[in-house]
Amino acid sequence: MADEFDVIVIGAGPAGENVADRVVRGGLSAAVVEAELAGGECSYWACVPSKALLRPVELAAEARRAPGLTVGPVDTAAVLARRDEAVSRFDDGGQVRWIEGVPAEFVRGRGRLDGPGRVAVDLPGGGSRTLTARHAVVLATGSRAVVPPVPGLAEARPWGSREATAAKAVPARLAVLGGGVVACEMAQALHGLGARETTVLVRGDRLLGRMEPFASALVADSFAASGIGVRTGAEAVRVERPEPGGPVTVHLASGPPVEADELLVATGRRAATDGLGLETVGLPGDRPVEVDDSMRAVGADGGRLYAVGDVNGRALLTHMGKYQARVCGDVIAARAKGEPDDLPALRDAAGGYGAPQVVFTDPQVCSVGRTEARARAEGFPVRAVEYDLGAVTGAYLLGDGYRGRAKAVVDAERRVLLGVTFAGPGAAELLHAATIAVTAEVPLDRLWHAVPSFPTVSEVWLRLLEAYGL
Ligand SMILES: Cc1cc2nc3c(=O)[nH]c(=O)nc-3n(C[C@H](O)[C@H](O)[C@H](O)COP(=O)(O)OP(=O)(O)OC[C@H]3O[C@@H](n4cnc5c(N)ncnc54)[C@H](O)[C@@H]3O)c2cc1C
Ligand SMILES: NC(=O)c1ccc[n+]([C@@H]2O[C@H](COP(=O)([O-])OP(=O)(O)OC[C@H]3O[C@@H](n4cnc5c(N)ncnc54)[C@H](O)[C@@H]3O)[C@@H](O)[C@H]2O)c1
Repeated sequence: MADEFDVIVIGAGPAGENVADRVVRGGLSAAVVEAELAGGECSYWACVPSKALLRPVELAAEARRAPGLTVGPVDTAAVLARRDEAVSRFDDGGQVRWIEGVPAEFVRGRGRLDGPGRVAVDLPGGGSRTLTARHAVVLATGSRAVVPPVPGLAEARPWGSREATAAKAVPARLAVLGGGVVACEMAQALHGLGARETTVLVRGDRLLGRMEPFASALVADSFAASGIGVRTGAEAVRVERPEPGGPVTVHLASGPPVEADELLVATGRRAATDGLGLETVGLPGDRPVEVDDSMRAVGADGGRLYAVGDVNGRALLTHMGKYQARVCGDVIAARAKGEPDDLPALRDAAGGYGAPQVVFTDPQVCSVGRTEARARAEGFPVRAVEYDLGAVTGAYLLGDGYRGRAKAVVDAERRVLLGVTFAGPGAAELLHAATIAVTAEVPLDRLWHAVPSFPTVSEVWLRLLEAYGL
């Protein structure tokens, strides 16, 4: 088996797979090294299972808002079975075949850098193999959940996102540590699937602290209405679990402790750089791999190291990792062939605008670009307008008591959008129009002529522009 390739990719998550695809399209050969399952975190323990669990819960909430429909309880066993199908029962045969069809060589094993252009792979059955890259090594190793150093927490063996998304049964009493995206999505999914007492422990003063405050408030209202408890300013100081797998108690800096049957820790992620041999190319191993806009690692010996996806810390989102992968694969191919490597498509421009993101709670929270606070902090001449989504006819028709809100953050001098946030049931599909408007910097006076159809929720675009004064 040849051990020399044009490009070696470590990690076969969504980012790594797409790098291999692009470099091969560009005429190069590639090997992809994967320690666990081809498809990565996203396919088995993150995006795919979490959305499979959330969808019936969301749909039931939507159906309950539609007059004339009677909705029974969600069949948890059926939802868990569908989730198992969605993750291919942890069989990555389909993904491996996809990689081999690229065609790229799939190498099962744990890869680590062994100096510039060299990757040592520890093979599953023992032994190792050393691969060499003629043009580039790409790190696409993703991220790992962080467990904060709260006394007793690690010993209590709490759930992380992997255990929550792969749950075989739903705990009756669930405590969730963290108030970010994983905490909100999984609290709502597991509550909707049968956790009768769900408490989210938020260290800060609101859920989804990086989103516009009105979005946090709408999610908090929805949680309250469905019986999910939220405690803000909740700093965990000690965790006790006398019996493995038994009840767990979270003691807080103030207020009564919370007892639950399971504790989910969702307090963020860190780049998966452990044991990756970054020191062999002159880079620190204790932080995300810093890259330039062509995804090339800054300061790596030899200048042939790249990093895409969660491991570079730019945007911990599958679609952004895949975008970076397209940039990276194409730039590597261009450099290998001595072609111009500075064309617009060969740089990450999207990240600079502020990545689009959908939080799949009910209501969904969708944002792109900058929040008002961030735009002001960055010194833009900001004017922001908001509109009640529930007052749009298209939203009203979706069901009784539809609640939502939209906000546009405008650069008042250039009259272009700096950011847009929608919070409302079913708002996810509104986001791409906003992404186009923000990324293309469409002037408001031009947007005025993009007429939304009646009666769709998109009519909120017209209302936002009117609120701005058009
Ligand atoms: C619960 C949850 C839900 C999420 N939902 C969404 C969502 O709805 N939408 C969204 O956009 N994002 C979502 N995310 C984020 C998304 O999962 C990540 O941004 C995405 O998986 C990153 O892709 P990646 O390819 O960089 O890394 P990963 O998907 O983590 O893949 C990295 C791969 O590298 C392998 N690897 C690591 N080290 C080595 C090594 N030394 N040798 C060989 N292989 C190695 C790993 O086994 C893994 O297969 C979610 C995250 C979580 C935790
Ligand atoms: N739908 C989606 O797009 C989606 C879904 C899930 C995850 N993700 C991605 O995965 C990444 C990880 O998600 P996450 O929710 O784990 O991280 P996050 O950064 O979104 O949220 C972490 C939360 O934990 C809190 N926290 C941090 N340290 C703490 C501590 N010691 N004690 C108590 N609370 C603490 C933070 O204040 C924050 O509320 C995110 O960056 C997100 O982009 C995306």
